[in-house]
Amino acid sequence: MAGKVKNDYLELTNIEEQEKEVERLSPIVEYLPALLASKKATRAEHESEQAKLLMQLKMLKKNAEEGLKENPPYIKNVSAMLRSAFAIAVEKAFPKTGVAKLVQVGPSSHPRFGDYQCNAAMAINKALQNSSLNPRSIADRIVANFPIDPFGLVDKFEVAGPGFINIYMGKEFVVEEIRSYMINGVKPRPVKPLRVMVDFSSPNVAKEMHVGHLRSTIIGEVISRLIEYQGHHLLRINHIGDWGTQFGMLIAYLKEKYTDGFPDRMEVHELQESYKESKKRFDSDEDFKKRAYQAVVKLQNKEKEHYDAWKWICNTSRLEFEKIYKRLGVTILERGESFYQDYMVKIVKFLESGNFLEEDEGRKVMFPKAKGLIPLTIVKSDGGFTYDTSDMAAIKQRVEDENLDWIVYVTDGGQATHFQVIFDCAERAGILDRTKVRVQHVCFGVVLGEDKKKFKTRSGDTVRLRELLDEGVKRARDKLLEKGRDKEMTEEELLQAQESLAYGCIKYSDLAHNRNHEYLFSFDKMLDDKGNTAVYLLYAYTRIKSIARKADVSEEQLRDYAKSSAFEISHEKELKLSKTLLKFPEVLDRILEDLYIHPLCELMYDICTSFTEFYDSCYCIEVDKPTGLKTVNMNRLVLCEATAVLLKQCFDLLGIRPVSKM
Ligand SMILES: NC(=[NH2+])NCCC[C@H](N)C(=O)O
Repeated sequence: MAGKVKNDYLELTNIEEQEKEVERLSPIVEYLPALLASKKATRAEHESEQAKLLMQLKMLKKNAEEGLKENPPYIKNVSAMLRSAFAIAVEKAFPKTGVAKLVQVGPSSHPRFGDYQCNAAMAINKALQNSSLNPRSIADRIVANFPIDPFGLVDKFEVAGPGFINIYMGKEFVVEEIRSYMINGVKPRPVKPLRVMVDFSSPNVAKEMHVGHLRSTIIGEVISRLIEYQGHHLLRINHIGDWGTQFGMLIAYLKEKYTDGFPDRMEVHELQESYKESKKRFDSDEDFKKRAYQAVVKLQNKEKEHYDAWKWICNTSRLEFEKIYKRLGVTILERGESFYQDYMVKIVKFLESGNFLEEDEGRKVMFPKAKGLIPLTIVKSDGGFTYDTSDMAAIKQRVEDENLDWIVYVTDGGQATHFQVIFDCAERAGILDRTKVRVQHVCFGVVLGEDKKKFKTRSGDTVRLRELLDEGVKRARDKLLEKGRDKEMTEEELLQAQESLAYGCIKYSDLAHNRNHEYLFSFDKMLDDKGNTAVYLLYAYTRIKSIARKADVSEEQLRDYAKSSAFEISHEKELKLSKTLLKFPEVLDRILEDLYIHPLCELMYDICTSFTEFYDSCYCIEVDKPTGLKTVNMNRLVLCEATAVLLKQCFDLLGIRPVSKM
C-alpha cells in the first residue's frame, strides 16, 4: 500500500556490499520469526545475546523508515533483491563456506521456468565437493532457507532439472510496484552521490565534426543523463582538440593568406581546406616551417596577435559545433586541450622528477607497467606536447583538482589502447588509484554507409553533420506526409513532429545497437515504423497517451484510483506487461555498471510489444454500441499510464522528445 513502510534490506546490488550485509544480517534473519512471535522482549531476553540482535534489527528498521521518509518510494531492482535474498539463503544453508558469492539471479529464458532463475546450486555443488549432496538437494536446502520476504516478492519456487531454482514473482509485489510507478513516478534508488565527469563529443578545431563525433555526442549525452538521473554530480566536458603545433602552422598560413585581416565569417570546411594547405606548405617549404614554429611559440606565450588569431579559429569552429549541439539538445562545457597548457608544463616536470621519462630518438616517452604496449610520447623531439601529454595533464587535474570519483571517456574504439596506456601510466606515476577513482573508456565502432563501407560522401569526403541532420529532418517530414499526418496537424505541430522524429531516429538507431559493433547508418532503416525503431516507439507512446485522453480520465483521477485498494492486476497480459515494466530498475543498474545502453532500448521495445499484446486482448474502454455508453476499466488505464510514465522516463534518458501528436 502507498505509504506503508517497508524494510528494504534485501536490495543491494553490489556483491561485496551484499556479502557484508549477509554476514551482518543472517543472524538477525534467523531470529526474526522469534521476534515476530514475541512482540515484546522480556527483561531476561534483553540481557541475552538474542535481544541484542533484536535491538539491532529495530535500529535497522528505524533507519529504513527514516530513509523512506526522506526518499519517496523508489523503483526496486527485482534481480538484485532476489540475489541478496538468495545470498542470505545460501549463507544460512551453508554457513561460512564462502559460497554465497556464487549466487547469480537472472530473468528466465522462458515463462515456463518462472519469472527469474537462480542457478547457483550447480556451482555450489562443485565448490563444496561434498559427496552426500547433489545440486538438487542443494537447491532444496537453499529454498528452505530463503529469508522472510517482507515484500511478498516471491509467490513460489520450483526446483527443476538438475537443480535450477525457478522463481515466480508474487502478484502483490507487482501490484504495489505498479501502484508506486503511477503515484510516485520512477525514482531511482538513492545512492551516495559521486563526482563524475563524462568527457565526450570532443571534436577538433579547424576540422569538420564527423560521424564519430556524432556517436560520441549521442552516447556521451545519454550516459550523462543516466548518471544524473541516478543522483550523481555530473560534469559534461568537451575535450576539443584546440591546441598543438598545427595551430602555429594554420595561423602562419592564414596570416599570409589574409594580409588585411581575417574574414568575419568562414565555414568550417573552408578552415579545414586552409588547414590541409598549411600542412602541405609546412612539409615542403623550410621558410614557412620556421614561421610556423615561431607562430607556435608566440601562441604559447599568448602574444596578442597570435592569440587573437587562434581565438578566431576556435570561434569559427565553435559556432558550427554549437549549432549541432543545439539541434541535438546537448549542453556541454568546453574545456579543450588548450585549457591544460600550464598543466602540461607541470606534468612534464612532475614526470621528469619522478624519473618516469625515457629518451627515445630525441623524444621523451613514458612506458606503462603492462608489457607489450607502446609508450606515451610526453615531449616531441621539437619540444612540443602531444595528445598524450594533454591527457596525462588532464587526468591529474581531474583527479586532484576536480576531486572526481568517476571519469568516463567516450571515443571510438581506435583509441582503446591510448586510454589503456594513459590509465596505466597515470597509475604508475601515482596520479591515479583505480581502487578509489573509477576510470572508464567507453568505446564504439565505426559508422558504415549503406554500401557497408566507411561512412563518407560519394566524393569520399567527410559527411557534414549539419547536412546529415538536415537530410534526416527532410526524410522525417516525407514520412509524416506519406502517412497523411499533416492532415491532422498544424504546421507548427508538423515541424515539431518532424524534428522529434528525425533526431529521435538518429539517436535511437545509434543507441539501440551494441556500441562496440560497427553501425550501419541508414535513414530507411531508422525511419521504418516496424521493428525496434524510434518511429515505432514514438507512435506507441502517442497511442498510449491518447487512451486516457479518449477515456476522459484525468491523471489526478488515475492517481487516486491507484491509491485505492480497488486497484488490481488480473489478466495474464496485464501481468506480463507489468512484469516487463519492473525490469527497468535492473536494466538501469546494469547500464550504470558497464555503460552499454542498448539493453534500455531493448526494454523499451519489449514494453511496447507487451503493451500491444495487452491492448489487443484487454479492453480499456468499452463502448456500448446502441446506447453509446462508455465503460472505462480503471485498472487497465492505470496500467496504461504507468507504461506511459516509464516510457517517458526512458525517452528523457535517451534525449528523445516525444510529441503529443505524431
Ligand atoms: N580526453 C580525451 N582524449 N577526449 C577525447 C578527445 C577526442 C579527440 N579530440 C578526437 O577527435 O579524437
